[in-house]
Amino acid sequence: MIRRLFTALGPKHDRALRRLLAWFTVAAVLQGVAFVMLVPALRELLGDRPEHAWPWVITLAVLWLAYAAVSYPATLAGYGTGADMSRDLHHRIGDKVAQLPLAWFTPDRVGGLGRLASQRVVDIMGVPAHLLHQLVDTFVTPATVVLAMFLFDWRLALSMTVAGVAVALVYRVAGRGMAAADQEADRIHADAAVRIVEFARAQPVLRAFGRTAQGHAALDDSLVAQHAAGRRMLRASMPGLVWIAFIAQAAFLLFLALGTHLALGGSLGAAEFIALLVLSARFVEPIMLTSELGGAIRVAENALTEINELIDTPTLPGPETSRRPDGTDIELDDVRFGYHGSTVLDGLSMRVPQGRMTALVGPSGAGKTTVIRLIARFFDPDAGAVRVGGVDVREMKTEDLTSVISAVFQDVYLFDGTILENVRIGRPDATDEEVYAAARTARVDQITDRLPGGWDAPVGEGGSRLSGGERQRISIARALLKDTPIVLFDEATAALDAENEHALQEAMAALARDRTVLVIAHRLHTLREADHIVVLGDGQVVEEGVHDDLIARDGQYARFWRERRRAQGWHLAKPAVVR
Ligand SMILES: Nc1ncnc2c1ncn2[C@@H]1O[C@H](COP(=O)(O)OP(=O)(O)OP(=O)(O)O)[C@@H](O)[C@H]1O
Repeated sequence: MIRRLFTALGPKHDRALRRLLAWFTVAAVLQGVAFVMLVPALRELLGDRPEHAWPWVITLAVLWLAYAAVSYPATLAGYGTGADMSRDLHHRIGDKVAQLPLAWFTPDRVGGLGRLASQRVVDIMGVPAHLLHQLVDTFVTPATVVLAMFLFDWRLALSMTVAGVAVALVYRVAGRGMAAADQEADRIHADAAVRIVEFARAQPVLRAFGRTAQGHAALDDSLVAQHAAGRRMLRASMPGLVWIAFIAQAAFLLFLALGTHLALGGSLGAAEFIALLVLSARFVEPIMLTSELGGAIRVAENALTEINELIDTPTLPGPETSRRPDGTDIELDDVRFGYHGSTVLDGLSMRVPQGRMTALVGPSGAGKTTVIRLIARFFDPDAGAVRVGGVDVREMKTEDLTSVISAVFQDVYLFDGTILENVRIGRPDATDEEVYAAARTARVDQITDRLPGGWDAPVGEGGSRLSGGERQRISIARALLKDTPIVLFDEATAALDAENEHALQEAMAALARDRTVLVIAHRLHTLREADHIVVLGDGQVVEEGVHDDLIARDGQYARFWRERRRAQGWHLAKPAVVR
């Protein structure tokens, strides 16, 4: 356990942990020796000349004082090391999260990450703060007692050694089963936590479909699994706990019987007998604690395993030195890609010319969003290449790629801050004037005019106080502020009110000016404005060209256009009917 802790935390905490271990060992030895001093002290006290006990009593007092003097600063140092480790682990988790490929972030893993950064870090922090001290006490104090016992009575010392070995064996065998059950229970608890959050989030949908009474099958299943795992955990741990307690009590009885036998036989004095009983109690007590300690150790070990797994998760490979793109045109060359083995893009080749607006259209599920994700290198293709300015994105460092690309997605995430702070994320070192200018161009001023608090109005968690169109305008403002030569844009599919529709169009036009833009287009206006249109279907390009040519060809794009027009025409015709 201690070795694994050293490896997991890296060489940085090596010295602090070793120092702690040394302090706790010294304290435990002092404690063990102090207990053993009871033997001569009691022997003298109950002997013919009780005043001869004084030197032993004084030695005992000095040992206890020394124990306190070592133990107190060591305990404080333990807390300090725990706090340092927790800070370090948080940094390491944070750094890793920033490098993980976006494919890693499934809802389950994101749920687990919260627990990892909170509960699991606290579990590990407990190792230097409490566990190490207890662990050393549990093993070193009884070992000192046993060794010292050999000085007084080898028979009792031997019986203690046998009891110690028996407990260690039971602990080892029982521990394996418990560790497996613990890990399974942990996984199931984490799943239940994710399901509960999902259940809370899904309330609007569940209520809309009148499913509140029956609840949510996935949550029910995971709660049943949690209950079953709890029972399995109990079944796996009970025999071990009972055996350890049994052996510890049996050992005490054995010492008592052996001591009585020796005392009655005359080979053990009354004073030694009393002292040895005290020592036996001191020997048994930590053994009883081993079972409790075992649980805490396994929790910490599981926590270490989980954190190590996260830290060892492979990130997308990056080059030692980044190649500089020549220009900003984008090319997908015979790209194959699938999620979990199901093919989405099947040999897709397409170009997004520099300084132009290219619109991507196609049926739902055709892989349009996937194309954008591949260009932004959320994932790497299974085969083929994605190039920006002639350079494979895998040959560019992440920061170099993101410095030339901005992405505006439909599901824009806003941080729980003010509107101004959310726009500033586009370029944190921008001046206030630059932030306001970008925000005004994206017509964010219309939103701030309406909201109490203006620019300092809070957007709520995830941007919950703003509409979808408003959130996307803030995202466009971020992209304008970032001012990259390439913009990837997933246009909102949701029907927008007139104000949002108009403002978004203006914002997009500003963003598209002089930039290389790839837009997943849903609006007729965007399609008309596009310099080039690529139609996706069955994981490949089925048609491409300019709007008029594609309409004249009367293929898939022309059908798509007619359907869109019908849908929007209905929308536009409505006021005319009223009139
Ligand atoms: N993270 C994911 N894990 C598994 N499958 C996914 C994931 N993202 C997308 N898919 C699947 O890949 C296919 C292509 O999805 P994609 O979102 O790229 O399509 P799209 O053309 O953008 O669709 P839409 O217009 O409906 O947004 C779909 O079948 C989708 O279910």
